Amino acid sequence: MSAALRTHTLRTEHLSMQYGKEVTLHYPDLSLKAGAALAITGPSGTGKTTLLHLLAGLLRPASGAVWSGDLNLSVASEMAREAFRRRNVGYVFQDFHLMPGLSALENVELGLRVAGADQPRMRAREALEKLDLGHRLHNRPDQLSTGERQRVAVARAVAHGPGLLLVDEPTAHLDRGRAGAALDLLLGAAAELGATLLVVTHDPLVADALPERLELGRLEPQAAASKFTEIPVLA
Ligand SMILES: Nc1ncnc2c1ncn2[C@@H]1O[C@H](COP(=O)(O)OP(=O)(O)OP(=O)(O)O)[C@@H](O)[C@H]1O
Repeated sequence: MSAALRTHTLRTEHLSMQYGKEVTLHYPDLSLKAGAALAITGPSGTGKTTLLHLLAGLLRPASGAVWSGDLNLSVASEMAREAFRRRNVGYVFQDFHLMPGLSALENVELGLRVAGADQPRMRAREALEKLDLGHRLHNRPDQLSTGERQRVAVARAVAHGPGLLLVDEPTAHLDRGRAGAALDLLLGAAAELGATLLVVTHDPLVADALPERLELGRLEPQAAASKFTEIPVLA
């Protein structure tokens, strides 16, 4: 892993998002050091998924800034934001977003190609084998169980060695046994990469297992802007 990724930090300042005229979301300021692990909780509609999208550079905020190291994603060019996402972000979507016509191996390989990684096929195989999917490499998503699909999505998110791992509702589709396994998988992957991990969750099992928590609520803009959350590096 490069030094740049190990020193990856993420900060937000006065961040807000607007959807049309009706929805305005204000976020408390965040400061996350490399290796921090944060659960994002709160009632439905408070903007948890939107926050992940803002931090990934998938959305531009209505106001405020998202800093990744020295890069201000809020004002960076589309090209710079895309390069940032490809190299530095691993994103596990709630419904996985796997390509239905591709095998598990091809899904992970595609992610690596997009990230510009060397030897994408070999690395995809290694990532899947590490997650005990060596026997399912050539199966398509519709031939896999929910837990297996999730492991493919995690393999795709971590295979290129991102410094920032963003995960949306990792246990939403899983029974308790599988939920525990999914959680261990994410914590293990983040620790191995030294990545900053942010997990949106309604699940107390997940929220309680992460060292830090950001609870989003319907904060007034002033109150939101004045809250500052300093997240320490994990020991
Ligand atoms: N593309 C969009 N267009 C318009 N409104 C949107 C869009 N995406 C999200 N919203 C609105 O923004 C608010 C926050 O949505 P978001 O999905 O971020 O919340 P959430 O906390 O993740 O919700 P949940 O827990 O139900 O997944 C909601 O009121 C939602 O309806």
